[in-house]
Amino acid sequence: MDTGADDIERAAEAALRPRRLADFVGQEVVRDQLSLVLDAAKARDTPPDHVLLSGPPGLGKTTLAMIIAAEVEGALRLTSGPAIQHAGDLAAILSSLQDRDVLFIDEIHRLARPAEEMLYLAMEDFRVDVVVGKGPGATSIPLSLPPFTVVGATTRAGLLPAPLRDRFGFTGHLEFYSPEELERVLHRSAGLLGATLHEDAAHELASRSRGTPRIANRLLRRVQDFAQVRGTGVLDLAAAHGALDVFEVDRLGLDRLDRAVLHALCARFGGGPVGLTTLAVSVGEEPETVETVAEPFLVREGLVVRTPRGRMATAAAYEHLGMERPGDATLFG
Ligand SMILES: Nc1ncnc2c1ncn2[C@@H]1O[C@H](COP(=O)(O)OP(=O)(O)OP(=O)(O)O)[C@@H](O)[C@H]1O
Ligand SMILES: [Mg+2]
Repeated sequence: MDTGADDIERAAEAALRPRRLADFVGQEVVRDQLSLVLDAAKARDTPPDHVLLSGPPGLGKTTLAMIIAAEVEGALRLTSGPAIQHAGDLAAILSSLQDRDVLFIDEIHRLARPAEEMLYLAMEDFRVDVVVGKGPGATSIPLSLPPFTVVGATTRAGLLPAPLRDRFGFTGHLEFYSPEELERVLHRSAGLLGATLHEDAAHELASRSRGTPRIANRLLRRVQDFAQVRGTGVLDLAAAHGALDVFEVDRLGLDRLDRAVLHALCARFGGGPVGLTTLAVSVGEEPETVETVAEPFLVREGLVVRTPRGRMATAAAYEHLGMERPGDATLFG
């Protein structure tokens, strides 16, 4: 579903993206590791090793890929696992790479197997075999590639086959942000939007953003809307509360999907254990969406636990929904 609203959303996101590592808030560990990798490459005057970035949506994978390209002063080439239907598509991209290009492959866990194999040859030996012709007459011409860097992003590092994972010299795991870090993101973004964000409003928004800068920035824009249309124009606590109410963001920052998952788990499946697919179907979503978008934060907040037999709701989940918890028998059954 590609709508105008999506484009507006993307443009708004792009405007708030930090361009340099120094502007990238939080993620101390990954930032430190990455700056070491980049500085070492600079010192050696070689392109940096291939980088894999993993973590839930909206934590800064694409942003970091762009920062890497900016820091190495290479051109950024963007593609994604689903966009590469055939190995030939990847061959075309690879054979057009220039010295020091950064090839960003989003959702790299969704690459087709033949493309995956071609990619790890290219990553290791800087070589690609271009097949010319079809059928028995087809010949494969080895083509050597200039030094380049692959930056892969995935919400599911566990799904990457080991041979591909091993070709990355560095893997950065992005973690959810602390409320303090999100406050910094919010103040920075407000500055870029030319607005002044009150401290208490920033504090409130940070605690309702599910540890995710993308969500923090979205809420900020909704607060700006609210302040403009129904408030005093100032991004104060009243505007923050007003927007949070209108957009149904609850005390923990859970949105509609999070609450639907939690509610189904507690009400329909008696707290579980229930399989991911069953749970996803009951809220009308793809299992991958539930697993990558809603679940990581629910698990981190201690509302849901993953067990070998499926997902289970915790006592905190019932409490959050204001529901009676079923008898202990279901929990230990
Ligand atoms: N560390 C950060 N500091 C400031 N802003 C950030 C940071 N990380 C992310 N953002 C903001 O959050 C938005 C989303 O980040 P980004 O697109 O990089 O997420 P992602 O991890 O690629 O998500 P997805 O998995 O959905 O592709 C960006 O527009 C950026 O403005
Ligand atoms: Mg991204």
